[in-house]
Formats: sequence, structure tokens, C-alpha cells
Amino acid sequence: MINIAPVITIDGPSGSGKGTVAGILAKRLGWNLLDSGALYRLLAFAAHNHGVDLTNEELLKKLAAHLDVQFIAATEGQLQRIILEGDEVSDVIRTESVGSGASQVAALPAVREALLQRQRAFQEAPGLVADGRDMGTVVFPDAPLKIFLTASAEERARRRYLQLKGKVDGVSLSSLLDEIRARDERDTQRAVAPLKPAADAIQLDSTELSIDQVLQRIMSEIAIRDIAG
Ligand SMILES: Nc1ncnc2c1ncn2[C@@H]1O[C@H](COP(=O)(O)OP(=O)(O)OP(=O)(O)O)[C@@H](O)[C@H]1O
Ligand SMILES: Nc1ccn([C@H]2C[C@H](O)[C@@H](COP(=O)(O)O)O2)c(=O)n1
Repeated sequence: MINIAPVITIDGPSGSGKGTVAGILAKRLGWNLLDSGALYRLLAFAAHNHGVDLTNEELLKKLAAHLDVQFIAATEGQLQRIILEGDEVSDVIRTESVGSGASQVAALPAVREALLQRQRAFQEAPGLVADGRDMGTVVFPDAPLKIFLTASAEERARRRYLQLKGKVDGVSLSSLLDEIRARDERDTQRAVAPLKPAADAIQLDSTELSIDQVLQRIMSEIAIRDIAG
């Protein structure tokens, strides 16, 4: 059966604002939300907990296929919650070290294959906003609206610094910039599903745009396509 729930994909590098914009958009439209990066982060986190090496593709594939995870949708005044093997992990998976582990496991073809159907299962009525690296190129190639959101590495590191300052000890702008550049390199250069714009994606550089301005641009693309009813 053909799945007719429309999908809006938002891909781009770390810190470009995908997650923020996708969350607001999903809420505004009343659509489902897929934070695909969270799945790779959960896998890296679970691998660490179970003592699985981040290069062991065979074991990671099995772990990915059986990942016991629940996404509890955001409600008024409550952000989305993520439960892994019974424990709330919404915050602990957001560190740059888990992000780096996620980027390593995400380069393994068997891992990506094991997570593919799990991601596609989020495509349910009335619609889906999906953010990640390969949403428009691999996971939802038929999406009627694809956004590729970027910003300079310096601006992305600055945003991350403001986000983590006061919450995480010892955070520095220069180390965040190094980590962001290393992750960009790994995510764009890997052989499978590298980070790149889909041929039919709209490219938005948010370096000089506020979150509201980015949302306005996307809302006007939605209106042009008449995809949200
Ligand atoms: N246009 C913007 N202007 C200023 N700050 C922004 C903008 N977009 C996002 N931010 C802020 O930048 C930080 C990173 O944003 P966000 O987590 O949405 O990025 P991301 O692309 O989803 O990153 P990742 O892929 O690592 O999860 C957040 O604190 C967010 O509020
Ligand atoms: N569709 C996706 C989503 C994420 N990844 C990998 C690469 C990222 O560096 C890492 C963490 O993602 P984030 O939570 O920062 O968006 O996960 C991917 O390969 N494909």
C-alpha cells in the first residue's frame, strides 16, 4: 500500500538548527516528528553501556535491530522524552561525545540498514517532519519538501557554546569548533548515505537568519506546495 502521509525533510550539519526548526514545525502543523540523529546517538550510548566496540559492525547491527526505545511525543509545556531500556536518556545522549560516537556508528552500512525501517515507520498521518543527514536522499526520497539547512562552522560552534555554557563543565568554543569540523568531515565523507543535499532540496543558509526567519522561509515553501492541508 502506498503511504500518502506527506513528509518534510530537514537535513544538514550539526548545529545548523535542524532539530529546533523540525520540532517547532511539527508542533505547528500537528505532525509527527522524527529526530533520526537520536537513533544513532541511542545506539552509540547503548553500545557504550553494553561494552560493544564502536567498530564492531556485526554486534552493532544486532543492537540496532533490537534497540528498546520509546519516543514520548512533546506535549504543551513538556519536551519530547526518549526512553532507552526503561531509563530516560533525553539529556544524556545530547553530549558532543555521544554525538561523535553516533557519527562513528552511522558510517557503518549494516547499522544504517538496520535502522532504515524503524525510521520509515514514523511516516504516519497526518504527516511527518524528519530531520537528519540522509532524510531527503535515502530515507524519504519522495518527500514533497526537502530542506538542506546549513550555517558556517563558526556560527554553529557559537550556537552550541551558548547552548552548553553553564550546563556542561569545561566547554570551550575552540574545542566545540574542532569537534564540529571533525563530525562534518566524517558525516560528509563516509561511503554510505553521506551528508549532502538531495538534488531537489531547497538550500537555506541560516548563518545570518534567526530561528523565526528560517521557519518563515519553510512555511512559505509549504504554502507554495500546498502540502499541509
Ligand atoms: N537560526 C538560529 N539562530 C540562532 N540560534 C539558533 C538558530 N538555529 C538554531 N539555533 C540554536 O543552535 C543550537 C543548535 O540547534 P539544533 O540543536 O537545533 O541544531 P541541529 O542541527 O539539530 O544539531 P545536531 O545535528 O547536532 O542535533 C540550539 O541552541 C538552537 O537554539
Ligand atoms: N539521518 C542521520 C542522522 C544522524 N546521523 C549521524 C551523524 C551525526 O553526526 C550523528 C548525530 O546526529 P545529530 O543528533 O547530531 O543530528 O548521527 C546520520 O548519519 N544520519
